[in-house]
Amino acid sequence: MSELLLEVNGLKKYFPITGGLFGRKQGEVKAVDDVSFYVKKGETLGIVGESGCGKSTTGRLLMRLIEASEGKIVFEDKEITSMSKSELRKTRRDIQMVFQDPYASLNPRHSIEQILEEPLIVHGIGTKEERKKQVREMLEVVGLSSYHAKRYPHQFSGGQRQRIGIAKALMTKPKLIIADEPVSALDVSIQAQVLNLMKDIQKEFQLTYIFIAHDLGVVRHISDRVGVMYLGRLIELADSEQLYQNPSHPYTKALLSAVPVPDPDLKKETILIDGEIPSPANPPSGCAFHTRCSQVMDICKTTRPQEHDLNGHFVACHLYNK
Ligand SMILES: Nc1ncnc2c1ncn2[C@@H]1O[C@H](COP(=O)(O)OP(=O)(O)OP(=O)(O)O)[C@@H](O)[C@H]1O
Repeated sequence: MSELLLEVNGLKKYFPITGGLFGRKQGEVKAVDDVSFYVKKGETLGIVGESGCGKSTTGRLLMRLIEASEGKIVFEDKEITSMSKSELRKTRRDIQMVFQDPYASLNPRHSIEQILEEPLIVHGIGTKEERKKQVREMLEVVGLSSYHAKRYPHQFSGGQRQRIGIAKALMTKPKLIIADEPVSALDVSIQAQVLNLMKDIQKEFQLTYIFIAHDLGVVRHISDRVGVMYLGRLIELADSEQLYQNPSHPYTKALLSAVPVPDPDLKKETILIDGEIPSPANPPSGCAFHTRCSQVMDICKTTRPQEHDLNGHFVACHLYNK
């Protein structure tokens, strides 16, 4: 976990504000303002912050979907910011993005098979036979069976569509995945399933993640280190537990204090979901939401495990009752 995969130095993106009769430039939005950080191979770096603080712009800059105003992005010793288009195309095989709304990357007129095959065609990977085989295998990896291959995006639930979005990102066997709010649009129980899937495939495919989200509980669950953005600046970056337990920046403190904590007078019960009983000896590592038990409570009351394809993970661990 010590080798560097990505280094970002002095990254800036200023968008012009135009207006008036002739659309003249009237000012600029400092969407990303002098941001520097690094990402080590195999780790998950979370990026959090309120809406409009520059998280998504940072993600898009790293992929060079938009051009930086200033700064340097180096991926595996290659400078992305100064690459030619053909070099960039090659590098994009190693860096993929997962979006909040999978529709952003799933063509509604294409079958799942066509959608998953497309990145392989773009990068000239495999014969037709090999590509079809890879598509079927990848559907299994993300917990969908290969008979889904002939169906279309609208025929899937939100959670299934996000699994397809993840499968598409994985097709080229990337090294880095930039996940921009990948679970924000999903129900809490489905969020846990998708997060667990992302954790499982991280080991299997030796992936490095940049995980962008506004939900602090979700980011804590998945990240090794977390960076906090505010008004385009990265104001604090630390190991996940250190940041959550001992934040140093006043803004981070304020952000964390806004996260609801369970009422200490509530009586705690352990609940069993899908065969595993959490205990101090068997801590709830598979539970994405034990930091937000008040929300989990509703799911626990209504979720019957056999109705969900949980792949051996439980979605929640404690039920609180007065
Ligand atoms: N194409 C653009 N033109 C002008 N301003 C933009 C553009 N894209 C983003 N911005 C502005 O840059 C700032 C940062 O936007 P960004 O989408 O990165 O924020 P964010 O933290 O991802 O927010 P959210 O969580 O709501 O997605 C915002 O003020 C936004 O209005």
